[in-house]
Amino acid sequence: MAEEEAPANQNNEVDSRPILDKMPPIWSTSRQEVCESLDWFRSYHSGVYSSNNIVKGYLLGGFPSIRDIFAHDGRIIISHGGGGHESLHSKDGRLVPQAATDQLDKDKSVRALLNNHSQNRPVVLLVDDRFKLFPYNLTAKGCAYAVLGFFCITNVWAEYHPLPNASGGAVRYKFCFQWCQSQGDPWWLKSTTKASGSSGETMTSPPATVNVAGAENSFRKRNSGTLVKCEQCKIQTPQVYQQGWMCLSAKCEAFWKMTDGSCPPLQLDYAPSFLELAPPDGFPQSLPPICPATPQESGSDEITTSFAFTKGWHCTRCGRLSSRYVWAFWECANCHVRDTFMGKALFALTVFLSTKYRQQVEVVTRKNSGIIKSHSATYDVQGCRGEYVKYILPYSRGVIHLIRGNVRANREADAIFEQYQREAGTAEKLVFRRFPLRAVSRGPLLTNYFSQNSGEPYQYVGGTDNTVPFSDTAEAVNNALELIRTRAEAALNRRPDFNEILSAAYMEQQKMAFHSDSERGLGPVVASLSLGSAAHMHFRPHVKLEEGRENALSLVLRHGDVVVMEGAEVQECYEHTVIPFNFRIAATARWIGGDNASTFR
Ligand SMILES: O=C(O)CCC(=O)C(=O)O
Repeated sequence: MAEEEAPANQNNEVDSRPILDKMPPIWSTSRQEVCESLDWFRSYHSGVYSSNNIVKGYLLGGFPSIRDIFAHDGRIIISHGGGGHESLHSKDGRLVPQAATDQLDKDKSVRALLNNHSQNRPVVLLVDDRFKLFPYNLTAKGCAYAVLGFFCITNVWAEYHPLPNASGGAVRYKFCFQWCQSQGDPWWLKSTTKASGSSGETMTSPPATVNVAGAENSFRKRNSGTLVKCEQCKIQTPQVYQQGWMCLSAKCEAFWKMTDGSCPPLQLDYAPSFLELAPPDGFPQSLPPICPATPQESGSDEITTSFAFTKGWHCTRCGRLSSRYVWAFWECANCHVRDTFMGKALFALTVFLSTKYRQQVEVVTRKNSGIIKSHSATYDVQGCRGEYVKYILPYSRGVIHLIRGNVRANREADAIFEQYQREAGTAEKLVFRRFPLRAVSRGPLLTNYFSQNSGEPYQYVGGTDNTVPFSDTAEAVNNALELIRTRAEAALNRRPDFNEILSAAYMEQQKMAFHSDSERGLGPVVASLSLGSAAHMHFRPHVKLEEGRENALSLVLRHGDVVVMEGAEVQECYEHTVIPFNFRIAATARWIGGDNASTFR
């Protein structure tokens, strides 16, 4: 089955399958590595990844459903997928169980799979280490996911599956995938040395969508076995099972009934003629590349912070897919081969002009949020005047100060932005990396952005692994800290104490998700400097307040702005997220005391 409904294997069963004698040509240890590196599969939750109504990738995981098979050494794989499974859904921050429902031919994944079938478009199949039908133990090789290769869907049909839901069962679509032989033999077969992969040629592109109104007629493909016309609906469907023919058209009254009107037995065997391999001439003879191209190959204007540069890469030496987890280069997380591509430092003005921030509403407070905006006031730092505004939170929960930069006051910010880029590029003192944010069931999940911490360890991102003492801190970071102190002092009328500063770097489309700075021992003032592209910063009430999950306050942070969150309750009562419009660097300073404070600064 497609991975979506895979129950976690929590019984730590011993995997007695044989161990592969070589690494898969494309593999990874986490879903994030797959989704960030492989254009054919970018879905974190569903087992079916489609784009423009065409399935690109299909992930086989967990325990097979009844009658799912891996036949002809995996040249034929029958699987059911496409949603409608019993699952847990997130609603208002809570997980709510949802019962299994019928799959319909208009459901997003089923419709896209039907489209691939009718257009004969190849799908990349992947397996995870829990997929019981794959004959090898992937875990022993350190693989959680492996790419099998290109397959075409040679048959699609609907069945009725008994399920423990209110109606006792549900309609499920089955898909018969056949290996595209133009790739050579499957890589997991011991007798061959040929790797699965691309022919390097580009496939001529059929139209992206077709009318799937006639999806019920999807049985007309090759390898249909014996076709039988239903007396009731007049639709021809193949005899899939040896025990006899039954109508496989889900909308027919005779659906899933044998010709004598009885229900088929639970135990069914595939008819041998149905499982015969379809002749190779019916398959695409040239296939598109399966391995991701590096951004260098796709050309560049030296802007190395664009979305293409956030992608992971495929190590041609060991086959591992790795997320881009270091700012300054790509590195294979397995064999540590590196690929470096230096870009040029961007000027703050260039980044600023490349974003459409002017069209954004500057600040929005939700009507019933209880937040009061004070009149703006001016600050004066070393002869440079700027403006600041206070947002006073209800029930004395604290104050959010927005200290605006401006062209004159920003000279230092401009220089710090360029200095950050230079120092991050050399990766000597300033090594921006993406750190595991929290443990998830399928390998580590790295933060969406790059960071380095200085001073006290910051447990939320990387702890001591991500922390350098102030004595080793890059110039850009020291200068950012000084600028934050000076601006915050101007707005607060006192000089705040900071012993920790987290520098975060965002490439295009990267962001920091909703969180609160709930570090143990956190001091009451958290202040951050924005550099480069503008960003949205949204605040929403914490789920425990039961004030709804809508944003209470939305700010547009621009280059040179400093935001100060003042008061411990700001973090207890609100979560915040930062969504940059493009390449941006931020430095956030805090005081971390109590148990978390260490002696090194
Ligand atoms: O301004 C930023 O980019 C994010 C700051 C932030 O939310 C944090 O470091 O916790």
